[in-house]
Amino acid sequence: MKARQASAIASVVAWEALDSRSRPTVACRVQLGGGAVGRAIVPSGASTGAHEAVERRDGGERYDGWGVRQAVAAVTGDLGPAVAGLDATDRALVDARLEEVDGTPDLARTGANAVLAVSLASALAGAQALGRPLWQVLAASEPGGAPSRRPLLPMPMVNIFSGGAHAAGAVDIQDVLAVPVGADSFAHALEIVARVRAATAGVLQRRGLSPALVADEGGLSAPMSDNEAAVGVVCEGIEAADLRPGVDVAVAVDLAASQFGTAEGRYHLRCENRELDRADWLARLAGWCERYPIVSLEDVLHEDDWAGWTEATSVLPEHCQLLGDDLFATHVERVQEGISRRAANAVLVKPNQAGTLTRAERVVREAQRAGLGTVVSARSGDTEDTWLADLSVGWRAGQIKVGSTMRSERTAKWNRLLELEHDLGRNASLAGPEVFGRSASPSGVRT
Ligand SMILES: C=C(OP(=O)(O)O)C(=O)O
Ligand SMILES: [Mg+2]
Repeated sequence: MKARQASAIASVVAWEALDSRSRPTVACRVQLGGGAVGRAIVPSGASTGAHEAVERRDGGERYDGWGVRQAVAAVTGDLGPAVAGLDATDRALVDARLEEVDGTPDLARTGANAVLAVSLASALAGAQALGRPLWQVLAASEPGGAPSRRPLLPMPMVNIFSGGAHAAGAVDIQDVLAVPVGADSFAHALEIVARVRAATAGVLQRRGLSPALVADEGGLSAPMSDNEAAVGVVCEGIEAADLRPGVDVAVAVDLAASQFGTAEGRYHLRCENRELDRADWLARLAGWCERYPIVSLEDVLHEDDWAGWTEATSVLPEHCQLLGDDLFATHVERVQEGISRRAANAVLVKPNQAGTLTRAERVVREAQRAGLGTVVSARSGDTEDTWLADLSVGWRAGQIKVGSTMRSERTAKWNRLLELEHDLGRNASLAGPEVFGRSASPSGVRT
């Protein structure tokens, strides 16, 4: 009885904070009867999928925080009082109550940003009450009682060059990322990508493309008239850093194709002044997979082109992970639909697309049960919070995508993973290239 009181939610407070684009977002602090405290600040995307839970915001255009103020008021007036007295160590209970109070499937009434703030802050407070880090609490509830398994540190995907909604449309595709598949530790993985970043900046400079433009997630950027050139420049950067493409470092690309494509299969490439149909677009991506050491392609097609995604999964090479972000929107029913249609073979997991930790965890479990890869991801407007790193380890996601190694809201997560690697020592291992699923060895590899 005493323990229950110690972990009961005693107070919930919320306020407006800034995200990394200096736009307002929701911050929340939950305090428990025994004094434990959890605090979370919610991130926000720019290339937002149509099927995400609905955040209450100003559409990204205004900075005055009006919409966020309403989300904050929803925490203070509705959600906080509703969870008061609940046991914060029971995540499912707290999250079910939050969903019930909101009352809409996409959390539009109170706002998914309001709901997630309370969900996360409660979970963090609950973990503190148990005297354990969040990752350990999450791992302990893995199905099959897996906590005796060695913790798995995720393979990072790190933004090197950006375009699309993250970089004022410098190219149409959104992000080209380095994946340090040859790393033997998490620290080594970050060292490798930091070298690639520096060398790629040098490549751009030598081409007279001084990378003055820094993208939302800290990637390099420069206007180009050819999308493939963005992939090529990162691969040159890998070689210029004296690393072996495909052996030390592979490449991932987030096409974010909903931003320039249609559900009917037309892809308008603004920087090339060209429009391709779906077949030509997929043929082009297949060519990239032959020429470059690509291990993962994200959002290759429009989010509502299910038939196209099934086709893409059969025509793009076996060794390449096909990752759904806007396609799945961290929604369990969309993941189930993808599984039944054989559309994509990996799921990007963004907690704010789901709205509660429990919903996001359900997506991870569903994907893992079906043998799909899972990539835990930050948003382009993120915060200094580090809970995402704990989610990646606690859920054994195997992969994480946080942005670059160059901005503090990003390094906060990398540094948390370095801390976990330090603390866990030999008890943890780094996920290897097998996390990309179908076959670990890409084409375009120089050994
Ligand atoms: C992180 C991403 O961007 P955003 O947060 O802008 O959706 C992404 O598309 O994977
Ligand atoms: Mg994406």
